[in-house]
Amino acid sequence: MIVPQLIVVMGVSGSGKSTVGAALASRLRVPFVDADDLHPAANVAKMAAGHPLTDEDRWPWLDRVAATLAGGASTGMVVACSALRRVYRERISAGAPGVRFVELEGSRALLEERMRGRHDHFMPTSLLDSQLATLESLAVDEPGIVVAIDQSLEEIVGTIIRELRP
Ligand SMILES: Nc1ncnc2c1ncn2[C@@H]1O[C@H](COP(=O)(O)OP(=O)(O)OP(=O)(O)O)[C@@H](O)[C@H]1O
Ligand SMILES: O=C(O)[C@H](O)[C@@H](O)[C@H](O)[C@H](O)CO
Repeated sequence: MIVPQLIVVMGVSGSGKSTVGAALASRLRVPFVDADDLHPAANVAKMAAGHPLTDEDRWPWLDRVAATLAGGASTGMVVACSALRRVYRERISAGAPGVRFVELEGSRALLEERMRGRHDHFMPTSLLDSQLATLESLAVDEPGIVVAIDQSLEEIVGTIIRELRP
C-alpha cells in the first residue's frame, strides 16, 4: 500500500526549496505547492522592499501552509516553505499531523551565490543574513532530515526519497 507522505522542504532563501520541492513532488507523483504563493501580498511587498517578516507577519501565512498540507493528506503533498523556526514547524505540524521536514543546508557563500544567480525573484539578497539569524535548524527530536545543498538536484532528491521512505 502506498502511504501518502506530507513533506515540507524548508530552509532559508536560496537554499533550493522551490527547485527541490518541485522535483521531489514530481518523483513522488504528488501535488507541489510553493508557500511563496500563499503569502499575503503585503508580506511579499515587505520582503521585496528589503524588510524581514516578523512572527506576526508569518502566523496567518503558516496557518495557510498547514491548511494546504492538511488538504493533501489523502494524496500526499510536497510544500516548499522556509519554516525557519521550531515554533513555526510546530504550528504547521499542529494543523497537518504527520508532516515531515527536509531542511536544505548550505554555506552562506553558496546561498548568496544561488540568490545572486536568479534575476526573476522578489527576495533581495540583502535579506539572507536575517534569514540565517532566524533559522533554527531541525533538531534531532523533530521529524525529518537535513540534506546538504552542495550536490546535484538528482542527488538531493534521491537522498530524500531514500531517507524518508514511509
Ligand atoms: N542543487 C542545486 N544545484 C545548483 N543550483 C541549484 C540547486 N538547487 C537550487 N539551485 C538554484 O539555486 C537558486 C535558488 O533556488 P530556489 O529558488 O529553488 O531556492 P528557494 O529556497 O526556493 O528560494 P526562496 O525561498 O528565496 O524562494 C535557483 O536559481 C535554483 O535554480
Ligand atoms: O519566512 C520567511 O521569511 C519567508 O517565507 C521567506 O523565507 C520567503 O518567503 C522566501 O525565502 C523567499 O522566497
